[in-house]
Amino acid sequence: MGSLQAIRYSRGKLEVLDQLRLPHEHHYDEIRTAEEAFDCIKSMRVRGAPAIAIVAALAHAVEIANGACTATDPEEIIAHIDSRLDYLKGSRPTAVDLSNAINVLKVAVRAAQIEELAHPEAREAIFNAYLRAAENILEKDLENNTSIGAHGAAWLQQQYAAGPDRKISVLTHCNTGSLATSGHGTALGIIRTLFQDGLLEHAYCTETRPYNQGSRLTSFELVFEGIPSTLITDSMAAALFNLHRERMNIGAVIVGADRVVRNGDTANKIGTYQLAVIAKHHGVKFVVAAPTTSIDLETETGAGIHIEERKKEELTQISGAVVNPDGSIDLSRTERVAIADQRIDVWNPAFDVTPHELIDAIVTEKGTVVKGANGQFDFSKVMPERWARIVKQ
Ligand SMILES: CSC[C@H]1O[C@H](OP(=O)(O)O)[C@H](O)[C@@H]1O
Repeated sequence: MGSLQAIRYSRGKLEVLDQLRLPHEHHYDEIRTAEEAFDCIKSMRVRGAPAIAIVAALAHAVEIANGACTATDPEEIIAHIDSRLDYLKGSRPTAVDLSNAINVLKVAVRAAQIEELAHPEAREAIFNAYLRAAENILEKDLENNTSIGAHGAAWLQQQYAAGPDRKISVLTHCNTGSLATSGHGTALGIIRTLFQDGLLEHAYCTETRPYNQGSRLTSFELVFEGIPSTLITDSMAAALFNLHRERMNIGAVIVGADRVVRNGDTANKIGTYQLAVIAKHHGVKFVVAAPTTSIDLETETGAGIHIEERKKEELTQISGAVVNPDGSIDLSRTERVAIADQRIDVWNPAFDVTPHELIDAIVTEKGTVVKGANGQFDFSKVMPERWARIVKQ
């Protein structure tokens, strides 16, 4: 098996690794339309804030490359693109990368329209502008993640004066690796870089109930990469931190983000907030890894974040591969089983919001942002243009 790749793309063809079948099966679905992308995202066959945005952008790129838009008038073409993108935006509401990507794509096609308006080639120019912008989102994401890995590892190294004789152990939650992005990952990207630089003692990952992105995906990536690692249930984190000063040497909790708002409040996988609370209690640094595409400066505080609620069966049922009596796993047989009374009422928010007070650093591709003397995060250095626009308003 080569490197883990959630998304395979060449112009006109998009394939997405079905993450619901992992770690048992490595199967790619071809995505030909926005409807197929919507279903793939909604059912979480692809998930992770950056990966969702990339799949949505490229799904419409595939439609365009394969001639699905028959409109000829530039206004109609733009309206068609807008409506396909607006439809895709509804697939998962909390992660901001998707709406940020959609804004970028809309701006790109409008710029082409203005330039080419009176030109006979306007139609092609708009399509090409869309394709270039969508493909750029894919390429940029990998670059961003590599930079996040480098900035995050450097910040932690500095905090702990880490070196080959003084390595750091970390805990992560959910899946933020190659499977959640175009490659390398965000929080898991920092862990990967620490490991590559010889600075990682051990990585702990939580199971991440109810959807088990930690046990199904992160543990798979950690094992795949040969990173020294241990899986715990979400409920074991406090006990692990309790042991950390004496034996575990946990330097940091590193998580990803689905949306970081202007004051630094961060929406991430349910369970993140409780990790931040217990990290603070135990003096463990709490680090958020987020590309600037996951930062939403328009929303002032976490109170403005819409939290996606998901179906009750994610708690009351579970699927997995069948374990044979001899302990081997039958990869050809996956089963869904009930693990609770099916009549029980369920509350299933997919995300929670960690208040900025509990966050020590937000690592972006442009650098690491820490709070100033006023206790506030200031994103002006990493997002100067967007910050200036907001401040002016
Ligand atoms: C770098 S991906 C961020 C992110 O994606 C996760 O959510 P989901 O599996 O529901 O798509 C999670 O909250 C992560 O931290």
